[in-house]
Amino acid sequence: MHNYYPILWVGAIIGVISTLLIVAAFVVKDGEKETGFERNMKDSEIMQRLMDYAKPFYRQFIVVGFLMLFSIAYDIISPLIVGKIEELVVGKFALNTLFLWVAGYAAILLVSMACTYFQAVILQKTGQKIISNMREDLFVHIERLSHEQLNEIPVGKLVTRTTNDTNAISLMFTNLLVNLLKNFFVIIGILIAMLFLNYELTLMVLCFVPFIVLFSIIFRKFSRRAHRKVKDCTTDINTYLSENLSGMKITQIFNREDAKMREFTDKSNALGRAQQEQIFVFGIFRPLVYMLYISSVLCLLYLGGKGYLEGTSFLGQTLTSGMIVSFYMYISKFFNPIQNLAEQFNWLQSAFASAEKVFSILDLEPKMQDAPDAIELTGIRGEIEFRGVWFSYIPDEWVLKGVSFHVNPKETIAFVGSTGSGKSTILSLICRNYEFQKGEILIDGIDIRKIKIDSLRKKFGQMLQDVFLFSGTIRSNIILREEGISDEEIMDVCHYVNADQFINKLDHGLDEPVRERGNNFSAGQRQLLSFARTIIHKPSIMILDEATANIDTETELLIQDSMEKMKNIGTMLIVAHRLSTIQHADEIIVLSHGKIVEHGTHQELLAAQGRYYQLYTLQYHREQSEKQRGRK
Ligand SMILES: Nc1ncnc2c1ncn2[C@@H]1O[C@H](COP(=O)(O)OP(=O)(O)OP(=O)(O)O)[C@@H](O)[C@H]1O
Repeated sequence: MHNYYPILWVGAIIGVISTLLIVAAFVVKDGEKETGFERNMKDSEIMQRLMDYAKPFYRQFIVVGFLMLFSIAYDIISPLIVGKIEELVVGKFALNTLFLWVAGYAAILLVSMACTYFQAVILQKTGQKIISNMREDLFVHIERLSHEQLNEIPVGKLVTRTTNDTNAISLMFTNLLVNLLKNFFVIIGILIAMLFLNYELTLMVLCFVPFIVLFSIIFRKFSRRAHRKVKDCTTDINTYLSENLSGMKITQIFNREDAKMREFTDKSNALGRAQQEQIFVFGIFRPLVYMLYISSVLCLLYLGGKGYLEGTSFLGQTLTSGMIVSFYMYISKFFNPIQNLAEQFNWLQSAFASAEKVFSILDLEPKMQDAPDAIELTGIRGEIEFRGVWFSYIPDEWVLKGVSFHVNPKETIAFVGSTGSGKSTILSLICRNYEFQKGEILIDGIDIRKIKIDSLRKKFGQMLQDVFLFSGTIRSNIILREEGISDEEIMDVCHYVNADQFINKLDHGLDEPVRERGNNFSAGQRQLLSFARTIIHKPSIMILDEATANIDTETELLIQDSMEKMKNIGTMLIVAHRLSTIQHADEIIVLSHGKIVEHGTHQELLAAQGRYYQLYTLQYHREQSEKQRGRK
C-alpha cells in the first residue's frame, strides 16, 4: 500500500498548484477589441469603480459577511456531526446522546437556513439600491450628452445599457461577490477539516483537482465567447426593436411587414442560437465536474472501504466508518463550490463586460460643456448676432459657410431657402445644440460660449418641426414638470395660442391622456400645444421651425394667428416653409447651400426679383392651382 504514497503527494501538490492557476486564469482577461467609444478596461479598474458604488452600503455588506460565516461553519461542521452520528449508531451508544447530536445538527441547520435567508434578503435589497443608483447616474449622464453624441449612439443601445447591462451587474452584488467569497472560504475550510480528519483521503481528493482546472479553463474560454455573443445579439435586437417599433407605421404604409419580419426573425434566431450555445457550454461543464465528483466518491468508497475493512487506511492511518461518511459529505461539499466558482467567475466576467459598457457611456465626456468662466444669463433684451459662422456636422463638409446677420430685440426674422440649405441648423446653433467651428454667435453682445448652457436655454423657447409629446396628459406636456403653474395660467396661455378651442372640446380637458409621441393628436394640434409649452416658460427669444406636415386650413389659420401674437412677446426666429406666414417679418433671410444670398423685407425681396421672388411665385402659383382644383 505504501507505494501509493509519493504518487498521492505529487498528485496533491499538482492539485494545489492547479487551484492557484485556476484563480490566475480567471483573473487574467481575454483581449477584446475596442469598438467606437467603448473601451477596454482592466478588471481592477472596473472592480474599483463598482466598489465605489457599493461603498455607501458597507454596513449591509458587513452584516452579510457575518451571516455568511454561519453558513460556512455549517458546511464545514455538518459532515463531522453526521460522521459522529453514524459512529453513535454503529457503536450502539445511548439514545440520549444520539438525540442530542441529532437535535444539535437540526439546530445548526436551522440557524444556517435563517442566516442564508437574511443574507439573500439583504443582498437583494442592497444590490437593487446600488443598481438603481447606477441607472440614475446613467440616465442623468445621457441627459447631458450633446445632440451630436446622441445622434451617434442608437437609442436601443442606450436602452440595453440602462436595463440589461445594469441587471447583469446587479447579479454581481446580489449573488456573485458574496458567493465567490463564501465558496472560496468553504473550499479552504473543507480542505483543512479533511486534512485534520484524514490527510491520506484528502490527498486522494486533491488528485482530481487538475482535471477540474483543465475543464474550467476550457469552459471559461467557450463560455466567455458565448456570453459576449448573447450580449451583442441582445443589443442588436433591442436597437432593431426600438427603431422599428417607432417606425412601424412607415413599415405598414409601405407594406414592408414581411421583409421587416424576416429581418427580425434573423436577429431573433441569432439571439436564440447564442443563448443555446451558452446553455450548451454550461450543459457540458456541469456533467464533467459531476463525473469527477462521482469518480472521487468511488475512489473513496473503494480505498476508504478497503482501509476500514483492514483496520487502517491505505497509508496506515486509522480509519473509522464515521470518517468515511464525513468524507463522503466533504467531497460533495468540496466539488460543489469548485463547480460554482468556475461558473461564478464566468458570470462575474459577464458582469464585468456589462460594467465596461456602462462605464464607457458614463466616461463619454459631454461635448457641450460650460466654459470654466461661463456666466449666468439674467434678463436679456433679445439681440442676436451671427459673425462669420462656419459649421459642419461631418468634418470639412460645411453646412454653414460664413453666415452673418444681426437681429434687434423684439424683431421677427424669417429664414427661407430650399431644403437642406441650413435653416434649421442656424436655429440649433443659437441654442448650443451643436458647437460651431468658426465665427461668433452673440446674444446681447455676449459670446454664447461664455454663457452657462442651461441659463442660455432657459431664455429660449424652441418650437421644433417635429413636435415631441411625451405620454402623459396635456397638462404635463405643457408644464413639463415645472411646479407652481396653475390651471388658470395654463388655460390663459392655451387661449393666447388658440389651443383652448380644441382642448375645451376634449372629454377631459387638460387631463386628456396623451399617448406616446402624441399620436392621438393631429399635427396642427401638436404644434399649438408646443406653442403653449413654449409661451408658459416665458422665453425672451422664440425659435420656431415651422411644421412641414399637412395641416388643415382651419388649424393653419389658428397657427398663423397665434404666431402673430407671439411676435409681441420677444425676439422671434422662424424657419418658414409656407412663405405666406412670414410676409410681415421684420427681415427675411434667404439661404442657399449654407450661405445668405439675400435679405430684406417681403416687399424689398419681391422688388429685387431674386431667389426669394422665385420661391414666392413658385409657391403662390402652386397654391392657386391647388385652390382651383379644390373648387372643381
Ligand atoms: N445631424 C446631422 N448630421 C449630419 N448632417 C446633418 C445633420 N442634420 C442636418 N444635416 C445636413 O445639414 C444640411 C442642412 O440641414 P438643415 O436641417 O439645416 O436644412 P434645412 O434648410 O433646415 O432643411 P429643411 O428645409 O428640409 O428642414 C443638410 O444637408 C443635412 O443633410
